[in-house]
Amino acid sequence: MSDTAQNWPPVEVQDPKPHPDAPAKGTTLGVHYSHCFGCGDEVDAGLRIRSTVDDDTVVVSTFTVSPEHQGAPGLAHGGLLSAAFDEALGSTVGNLLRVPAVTGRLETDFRSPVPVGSTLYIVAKLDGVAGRKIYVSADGRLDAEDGPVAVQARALFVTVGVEHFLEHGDAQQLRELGERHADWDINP
Ligand SMILES: CCCCC/C=C\C/C=C\C/C=C\C/C=C\CCCC(=O)SCCNC(=O)CCNC(=O)[C@H](O)C(C)(C)COP(=O)(O)OP(=O)(O)OC[C@H]1O[C@@H](n2cnc3c(N)ncnc32)[C@H](O)[C@@H]1OP(=O)(O)O
Repeated sequence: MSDTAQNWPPVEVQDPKPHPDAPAKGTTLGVHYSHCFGCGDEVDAGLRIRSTVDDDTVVVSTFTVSPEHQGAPGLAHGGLLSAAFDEALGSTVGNLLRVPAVTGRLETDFRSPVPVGSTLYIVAKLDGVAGRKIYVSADGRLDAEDGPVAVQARALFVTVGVEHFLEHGDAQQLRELGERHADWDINP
C-alpha cells in the first residue's frame, strides 16, 4: 500500500487467508481491551482509535488528534502517530486473521504535518504471510478516506502463542479478556 515500498514485503509471501469467522465488510470493530492505549475507552489520553472492516484484507481506522497528542504546538507528536499505526495495523492482523500476533518491526514515513483537531483515516492492508511473519502496511489520509496521504507505515507482526502474554504480561487480565472474547479462542 505504501508508495515508499521498496521490496515490500521483503521476503516471498503467500496471500493472507482471512479467518473463516473474520468480521464481514462494514463491521465496526469493538475495543479489544479497555486499557489499551490505542483503542481503550478507559484510558483518558489514549488514542481511542475506531476501526471498520473494509474488505477481507483491509481495515479502515480513524484517529482524531487531540491536544494531549501534541509534539510541536498544534501538531501531532510523531511517536503517537506511530502508535496509532501500530494499533490500526495490529487490529487489522488480529481481527482479519484471528491469530495472536505482536509487532516485530514498525516503520513510519511522515509526509506532512498532522494538525490537532484533524482526523487521520488509516487504511491498512494485509500484504502477505510467510510462516509466522505477517506483513501489513497502511496509508494515513487527512480528514477523509480519500484525503491527502500524511503518514505511511509498514510493519511485520509475528504470530505468538498465548504463552507469550501469560509469561510476559498480566495473566489475570488476560484470563478476564479471554472471558469477554470467547470467540478469540485465547483462553489459557
Ligand atoms: C491477546 C489477544 C490475542 C487474541 C488474538 C485474536 C484476535 C485478536 C483481535 C484483535 C486484536 C486487536 C488489536 C491489536 C491491536 C494492537 C496491537 C499492538 C501490538 C503491539 O504493540 S505488541 C507490543 C510490541 N511488540 C513486542 O512487545 C514484541 C517483542 N518481541 C518479541 O516478543 C519477539 O522478538 C518476537 C515474538 C517478535 C519474535 O521472537 P520469537 O523468538 O518468537 O521468534 P524469532 O525471533 O525467531 O522471530 C520469528 C521470525 O520473525 C523475524 N523477526 C522477528 N523480529 C524481527 C524484526 N524486528 N525485524 C525483522 N524480522 C524479524 C525473525 O527473523 C524470524 O524470521 P524467520 O522465521 O524467517 O527466521
